[in-house]
Amino acid sequence: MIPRILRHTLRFPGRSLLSLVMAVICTSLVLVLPGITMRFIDVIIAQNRPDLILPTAGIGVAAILARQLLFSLRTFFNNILELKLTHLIRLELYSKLQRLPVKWFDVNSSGEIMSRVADDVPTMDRVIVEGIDQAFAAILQFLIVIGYMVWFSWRLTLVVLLPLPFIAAITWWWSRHSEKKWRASSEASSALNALLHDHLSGIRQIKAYTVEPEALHDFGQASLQVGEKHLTVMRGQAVVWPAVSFIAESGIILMVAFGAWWALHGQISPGVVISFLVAWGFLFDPISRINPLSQTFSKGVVAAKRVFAILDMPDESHLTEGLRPSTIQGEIRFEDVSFHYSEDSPAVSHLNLTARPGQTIALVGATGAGKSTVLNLLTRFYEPTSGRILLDGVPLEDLSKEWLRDQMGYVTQDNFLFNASLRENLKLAKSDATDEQIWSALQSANAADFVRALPEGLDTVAGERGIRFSGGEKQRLSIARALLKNPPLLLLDEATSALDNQTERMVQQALENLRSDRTCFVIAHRLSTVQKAHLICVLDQGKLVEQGTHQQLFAQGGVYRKLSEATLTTSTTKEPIP
Ligand SMILES: Nc1ncnc2c1ncn2[C@@H]1O[C@H](COP(=O)(O)OP(=O)(O)OP(=O)(O)O)[C@@H](O)[C@H]1O
Repeated sequence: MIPRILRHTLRFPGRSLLSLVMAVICTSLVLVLPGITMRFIDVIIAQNRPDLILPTAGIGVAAILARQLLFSLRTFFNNILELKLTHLIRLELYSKLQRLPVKWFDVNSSGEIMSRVADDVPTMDRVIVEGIDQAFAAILQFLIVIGYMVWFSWRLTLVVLLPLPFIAAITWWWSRHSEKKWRASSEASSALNALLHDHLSGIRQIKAYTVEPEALHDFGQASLQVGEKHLTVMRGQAVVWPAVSFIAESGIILMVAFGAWWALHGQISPGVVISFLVAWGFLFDPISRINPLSQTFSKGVVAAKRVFAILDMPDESHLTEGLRPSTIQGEIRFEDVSFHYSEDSPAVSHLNLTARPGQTIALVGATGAGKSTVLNLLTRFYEPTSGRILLDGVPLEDLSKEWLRDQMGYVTQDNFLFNASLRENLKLAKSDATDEQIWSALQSANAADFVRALPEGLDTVAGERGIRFSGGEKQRLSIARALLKNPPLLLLDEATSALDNQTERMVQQALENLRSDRTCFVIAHRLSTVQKAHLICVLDQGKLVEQGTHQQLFAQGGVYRKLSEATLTTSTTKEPIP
């Protein structure tokens, strides 16, 4: 995993190399301090050379200054490298999310995905920056100092290195052991994010059902879980790192004891012992960094696995590749189409139906009958389990999904608006639309009057999920958006919410404007829509049980008649059933 993370640095070879070179120079300068200490003791003091004090001290100060200046530059460059990498990987991840099939989002919560994009990417990138800046520098510093020590006394170096195998064994064991704990901690954080996202989206439901105490309790439990999982890691750290420091620091006593013994016997100079004491700090400085570095690496590996798990997902198939016919008539045929969301009973079963160009097909049926699923199959958000759907005689699977969706206007039941201005929301359908075209679409959707009355007009921000607008207003804005796109195929999920008579009439008029001259599939809840449809398809548990015109089906006295008497008559239009 670490090599895969580090490979990302190859995207910025110049910057990564610069970072590496600065780390090498900066690290090499650590030898100046033990070097001049030895010179002070063995040359200046031992040979009584006061003339050398000033130049030696000057060299020392200059080297320390250069090291700190380089360190500051390194920090600056590394932060830029980290920002660039985080930005690039976030973009990749976001672009991947756009290419994943809708069914992937059925099983992955928004809060969890948000935590991967917002938290896991920077956590993973810390491995890259700290990997170069600190881990590499630490290894280099360790080797340079060991080289220096061996040069002056290999025997004393062996004594210094005595605690190392123990430290390496403990560190290796802990880094393996802690990965599982970090993963559990990260998953608990994601679960907390997912819950928070869910609660914020449903804040009105929480207030309406006065379940604030229960929601707070659930949130508290999730938050406790985060704390507990984090604590299991911290508990381990609290034992492991003091143990490592104890072993490492005991080494100093050992080194000074052996150094003093050999100096007394004239085998090494006192300057060498003192210089080893100074160098020891630089040798064990990398070891003291093992703790934060191993935390960064363990967390980074866990985060990287979660990020790569998304990046490695296969793209939605046929998104861009496939046929892109230049003209479209609008005939849609379902040939023995079945679809299962899971192993359970099919959501759509052996559906056969034909919509001729320009026809309006009304889908009616009890809740859960499979109406939205039919639209989801048309948009290819899901693929039929068996059978096929044809557009102008061409199977949908031969067409590019991007092209197909471009031919469609989809007015969903929730009439989703983004938290952006009305102009931006409408321009989703046609990015180059002029204000004149936008107003004309609003006019046809019977939305122009209320938008004109807003103090900020088209610049009014819709609020999260379009909260700033009423159900009827959002519906008309969604219709205006579809009108602006002017697509040859229209999928319309009529909202069931009861609108007042006047709004209902306005929405109906807008819908009629939208439906004219294009093939249209409507999930119909209004009597007026059903009556004007060319064909009504009645679905029951995924099966097409009746089809015909309103008069035919009503006269038949079957499921449709029962349904229309039970549901469609409750429409606020109060139209009589013939
Ligand atoms: N994403 C999904 N994952 C699993 N099952 C689903 C999913 N969406 C719908 N279903 C199931 O498929 C069946 C048909 O659902 P569908 O949404 O098509 O019904 P519908 O007729 O549009 O209902 P409604 O009028 O209530 O919107 C239902 O049993 C539903 O629970």
